[in-house]
Amino acid sequence: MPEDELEDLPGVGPATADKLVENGFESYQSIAVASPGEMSNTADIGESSASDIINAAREAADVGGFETGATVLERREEIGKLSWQIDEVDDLLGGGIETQSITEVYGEFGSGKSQVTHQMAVNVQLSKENGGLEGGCIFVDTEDTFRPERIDDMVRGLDDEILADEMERREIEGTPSDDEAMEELIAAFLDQIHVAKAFNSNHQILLAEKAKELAGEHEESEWPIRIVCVDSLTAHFRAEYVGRGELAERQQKLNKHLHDLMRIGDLFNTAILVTNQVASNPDSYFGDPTQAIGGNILGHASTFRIYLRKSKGNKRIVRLVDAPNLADGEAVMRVQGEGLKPE
Ligand SMILES: Nc1ncnc2c1ncn2[C@@H]1O[C@H](COP(=O)(O)OP(=O)(O)OP(=O)(O)O)[C@@H](O)[C@H]1O
Repeated sequence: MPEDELEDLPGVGPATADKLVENGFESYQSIAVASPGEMSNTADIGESSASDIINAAREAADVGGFETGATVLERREEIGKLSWQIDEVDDLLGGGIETQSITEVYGEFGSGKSQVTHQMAVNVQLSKENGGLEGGCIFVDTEDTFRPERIDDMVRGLDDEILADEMERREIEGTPSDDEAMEELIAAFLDQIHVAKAFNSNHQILLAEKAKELAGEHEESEWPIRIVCVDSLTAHFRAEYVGRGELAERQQKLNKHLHDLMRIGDLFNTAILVTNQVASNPDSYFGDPTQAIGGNILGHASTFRIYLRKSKGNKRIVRLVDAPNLADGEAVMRVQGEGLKPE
């Protein structure tokens, strides 16, 4: 029981241990990386007690230490790249969406952010030879945007060769032109997408913790979780914390949530894909209408930032913004009935 372990920390009795666990501080590691202000606010513990608890956890957990370049390299060698199945976009991203990273897709309404998350829930399942990661998807749906019908469309929209490969891998008898075999294949794809609706921001934070458990349970299975999509990352936070005075609290919660997501990425070699709106009202204090909501914290946490912009008809401009080791640039794709396609 995590509560019992936490009680070994000086100054932590049963009641405090309960408060810590309830608020997501379940291990020495999660406490060690918290700030006193964050812990004090979220777990209702005095700031100086929080500071003592954090220091004790840091000693006990031996975190904040250094690791050798070789260890970092070893972990980085495991990084997988998830193809969009669009060469121009893959080239822009240096191969695709990376595991062990947060990728943020932002843009105005209708720019195709949800379409990207659906497409990746399909693509992640493909074989590595076909640009996938041979894994499943956790989909945290905050705006009721998940549509199994779109998954159906997108599976049908895959190349025939890929469909034939997938049928073979999943031991489905038949060919892509065979209706029954296609139905079976689509059901198999849907089976590897684990969807949960988040009703508010606290629920969303809780679901990220559940996602970690689920990813742990699947780690050694035939279908490990290779992507966690959060669509939308910011909508609930934006709706619930409206005043300027609440901005700091909102950022703190969002920060914790992003840390939880990043942790899943690191622990299970999973890609984290989050969507974010741009401010639609230039008068609002959210500022520049082409800036993503969430401010600096999100800007720093997401290692890849992609700005989606509507162009003519179903054309969309995919812009890479501030990526480490990659040149900023743009690619073009189309959002079609069968999914995301090259221009
Ligand atoms: N079945 C479909 N066939 C063709 N195009 C579709 C289909 N479904 C969605 N689209 C396209 O996707 C667009 C909506 O994209 P999406 O819902 O991903 O936007 P979003 O960026 O998530 O928007 P919001 O911020 O409002 O959630 C539509 O405008 C349409 O162009």
